[in-house]
Amino acid sequence: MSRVFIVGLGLIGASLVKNIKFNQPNSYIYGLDLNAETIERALKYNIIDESVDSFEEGVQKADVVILGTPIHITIDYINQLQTIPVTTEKIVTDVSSVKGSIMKVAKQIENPNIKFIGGHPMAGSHKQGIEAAKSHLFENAYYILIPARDGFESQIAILKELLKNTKSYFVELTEKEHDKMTGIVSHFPHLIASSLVHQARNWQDEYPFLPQLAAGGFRDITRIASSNPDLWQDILFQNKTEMVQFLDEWIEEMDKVKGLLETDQRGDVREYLDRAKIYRDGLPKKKKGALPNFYDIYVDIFDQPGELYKVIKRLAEYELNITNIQILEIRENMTGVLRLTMQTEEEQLAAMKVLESHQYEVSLEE
Ligand SMILES: NC(=O)c1ccc[n+]([C@@H]2O[C@H](COP(=O)([O-])OP(=O)(O)OC[C@H]3O[C@@H](n4cnc5c(N)ncnc54)[C@H](O)[C@@H]3O)[C@@H](O)[C@H]2O)c1
Ligand SMILES: O=C(O)C(=O)C[C@]1(C(=O)O)C=C[C@@H](O)C=C1
Repeated sequence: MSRVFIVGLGLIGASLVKNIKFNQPNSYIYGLDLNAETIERALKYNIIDESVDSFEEGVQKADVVILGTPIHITIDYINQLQTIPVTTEKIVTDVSSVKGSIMKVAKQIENPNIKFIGGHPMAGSHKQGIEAAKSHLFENAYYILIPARDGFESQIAILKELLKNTKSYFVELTEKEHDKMTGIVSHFPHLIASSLVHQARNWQDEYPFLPQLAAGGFRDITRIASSNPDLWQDILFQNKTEMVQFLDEWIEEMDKVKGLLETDQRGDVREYLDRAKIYRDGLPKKKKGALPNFYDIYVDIFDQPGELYKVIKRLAEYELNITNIQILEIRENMTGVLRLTMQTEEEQLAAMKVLESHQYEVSLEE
């Protein structure tokens, strides 16, 4: 039986243990959270089996400890491990978005019974808390692992086995590689998304209609600005050195682009956009959810009562089985996009044909 202790039952911590409990009935989960309501919910929804009263109690009772707390709190807990008498082997892991500061304290752990393996499931959302937790949140995501010392191969294998039903792809990196890469593709974009929102807010006084025009593009690029500010303040400061470097580079690049516009360098601006498009189009496609998204179709729909029903009815008439439906975006009284996931390529193409014959706009790409 795996005895797991989860500290911090928020979006990430609760999603992980939900996955473990759901897929491994043989596991027993102890939980600790600062928020009493969260613990109540975790017990009520069977996400944990038992709550503990202290960090030390949980560490003593479990074989695997998962730290799902905000980064600065996780650092405090790792420091506490130094003073807890641990006499049997414990695998300790975390989920923090920044790894340099975590691994620095983890490497100071002297007790040979504590095998610390830093972890970061590279998936999440702008939501927070146990209510937003999903057991399939990490499906098809990369899950970074960083052992604090050499020689933890067997413990890494145990951890991967425990987490195998997350269906993530495990990859080992150094903390430096991790913080540089996540800095550029996750943390820095967050700063830019927030700055775009501020810019819109600043212009709104002069143009009160502006928010109505903040439609698809603006919403796409700024979704992450709706994330939990406490979490992101923590991330930006934990990865401060990288953020300052990326900001310097970005300001320099924007200055160059500004120069190109001011001096009417149309060809260069076109090339700038072109090179970005080529790189963006070549990025690996995101696969999410319980099924691969290869068999998705995207249908433009109008915001009218019964519209969803009509689409489903058309497909049901041809016995086409939809395995997943998602409304990607809908603006009041306007069109939106529906993502339908079909089980096979034949069904995907057949569904497209059926809906097009009923004058729907359908595409295979978002
Ligand atoms: N949100 C994401 O997209 C995402 C993705 C991957 C990793 N992470 C990492 O996951 C960690 C948690 O983020 P989240 O999004 O789940 O946040 P969250 O706010 O949803 O959850 C944090 C939980 O920790 C609890 N907590 C706070 N202080 C505590 C303490 N002293 N003792 C015990 N519990 C305490 C809170 O009550 C809350 O339930 C962070 O380290 C973050 O970097 C976040
Ligand atoms: O999807 C989102 O909302 C996220 O911000 C998730 C995201 C990311 O940048 O991809 C953010 C931080 C985490 O450390 C890992 C994943």
